[in-house]
Amino acid sequence: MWKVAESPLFGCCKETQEQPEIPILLRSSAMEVATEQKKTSVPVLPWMRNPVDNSFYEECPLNFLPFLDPRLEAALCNMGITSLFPVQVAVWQETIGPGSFERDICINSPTGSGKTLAYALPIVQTLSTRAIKYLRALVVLPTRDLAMQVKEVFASLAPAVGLSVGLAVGQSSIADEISELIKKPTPEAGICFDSEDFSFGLRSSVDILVATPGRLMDHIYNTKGFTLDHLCYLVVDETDRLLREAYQSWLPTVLQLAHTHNQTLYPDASSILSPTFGSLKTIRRFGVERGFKAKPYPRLMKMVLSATLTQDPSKLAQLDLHHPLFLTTGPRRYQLPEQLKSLKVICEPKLKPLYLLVLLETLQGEKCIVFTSSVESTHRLCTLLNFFGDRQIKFKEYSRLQRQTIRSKTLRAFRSGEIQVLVSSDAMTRGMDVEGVKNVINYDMPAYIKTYIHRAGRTARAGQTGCCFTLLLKDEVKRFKKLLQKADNNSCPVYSIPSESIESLRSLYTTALEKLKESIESEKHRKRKLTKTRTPGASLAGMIDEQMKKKNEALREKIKAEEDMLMREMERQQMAVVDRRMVELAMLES
Ligand SMILES: Nc1ncnc2c1ncn2[C@@H]1O[C@H](COP(=O)(O)OP(=O)(O)OP(=O)(O)O)[C@@H](O)[C@H]1O
Repeated sequence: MWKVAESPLFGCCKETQEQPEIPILLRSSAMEVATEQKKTSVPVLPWMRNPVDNSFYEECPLNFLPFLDPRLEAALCNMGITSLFPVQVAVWQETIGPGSFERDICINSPTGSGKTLAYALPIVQTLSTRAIKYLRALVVLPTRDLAMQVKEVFASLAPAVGLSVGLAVGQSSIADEISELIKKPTPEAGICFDSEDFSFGLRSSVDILVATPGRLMDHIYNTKGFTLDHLCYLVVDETDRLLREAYQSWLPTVLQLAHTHNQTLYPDASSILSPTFGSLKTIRRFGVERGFKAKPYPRLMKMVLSATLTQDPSKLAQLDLHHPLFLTTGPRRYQLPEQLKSLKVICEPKLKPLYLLVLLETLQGEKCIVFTSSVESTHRLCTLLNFFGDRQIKFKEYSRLQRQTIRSKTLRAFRSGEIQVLVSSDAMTRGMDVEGVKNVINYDMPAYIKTYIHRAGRTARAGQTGCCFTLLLKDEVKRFKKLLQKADNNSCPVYSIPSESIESLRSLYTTALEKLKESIESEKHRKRKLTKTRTPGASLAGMIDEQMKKKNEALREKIKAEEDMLMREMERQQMAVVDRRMVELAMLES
């Protein structure tokens, strides 16, 4: 049941007490229980000790959701969404509801719980009232496929309220991407353009940008007119993965660029900036945030998310979070989807591929992802499976070894059901959302619980049921049990594979192994030949790379010098204000 309630979790926060009365959607259960349960875990940072538990929220039908723009309600209905999931309601409350985007939000919520819409919907709703088009929201994701998937979610919502969404992932050429992201000025009578300043009049064509860090940095450093000056929202999805890999220091760069240019605060200072990042300068409102003295308001609002959010203070510090609010689901640090069933298959050594094959046949062509421990074993396993002749199940490899175009094609075929089994390495599948994946198979046991969670999370999404099978050798069983206990999962029954089925495949297996050996040999041979013929080209690519690096380095230095200048100017102006006040005070006193 929905009811209007006051959240005890905010009882102690001054700024919330000052909020106007807005209905808060809470489940009728006592919220204190959540806080009590949380005390059993020992989060590292103080703000992680009292999280808001999403599981105390209930799904909310769209027509009960306060302040939802009717145009977005219609767009959601077109997407087949009629109610919001608990994590989405919780985030809505903290952004559009009484929370009013006042705190940065950290979300640790299980795979498939709907985190994408949890941030996409409030951002689109808030930006729907914007008057001028600027790049105001940036969503960063670790892989291209994931970024493309998230862009689709934004693209289903944003046009309904007149917003545009861009993608910067390196899927198309940089020139094509630039023409999508930056609008050139249309010459108007009486307006002269300075031919020296190429960025004059260039404007963002998009309000929201979904990007991977690498391509984002390319645009920051090289694209005229690309600016983060107006950025209001930064989403770091799959945070733990993105923080683990520094990707050319993308995070400090983004934070710095989004913070430094603030025209309204210090209008004169901006005039000293040359148009390195284009001609657009920040126009942010200024005020003093309630309860947080001397903080510009609104600041750059951040949302960070993962199903396995890091608790490492040094990593979280990189995000420079402002008064963060921690949203979790349930009392445990690691949580598997409720409808997920974990099963183990005990295999005889050297016969694992046969166990896999029989298991896949038992699953009768249901959509399935098979995970291996590396890109090489993904390739070998997939090649081997295809040497077992026509088995009526179509397997395809999906790994970083392949070109993006091939990967995207495979993913499309998997989504459409043209292929039933994707053999994949870990790196590629975090966050991937493919409808109808009924099973996940760990061909190689994952080494970490986080890996298990992300792999298993490709099934049992959005409240659906799903199974995660793990193929184990006898000496791995104990280790696996310990691993699952980290997610409080003590129930992982054995799934038996009849030994007759294994025996019936033995002769085919011998032939398939021989073919695999031959195929790997010929691949090695081909690669050696290619390396020889490509050497001149490769060195040319190396030279271009080197030149790009130098160019980026020079630009970075230029930016740094400009920022230093800006800081000095800001300090000078602050001192001037203080001096003026002192004089005024002195005059008053006299
Ligand atoms: N309110 C909703 N009603 C119905 N389906 C929804 C709703 N919200 C999201 N979904 C669907 O749930 C699925 C999972 O959503 P999403 O990909 O956002 O999960 P996630 O929490 O980001 O998972 P992961 O941690 O694996 O990235 C998607 O197919 C999405 O379309």
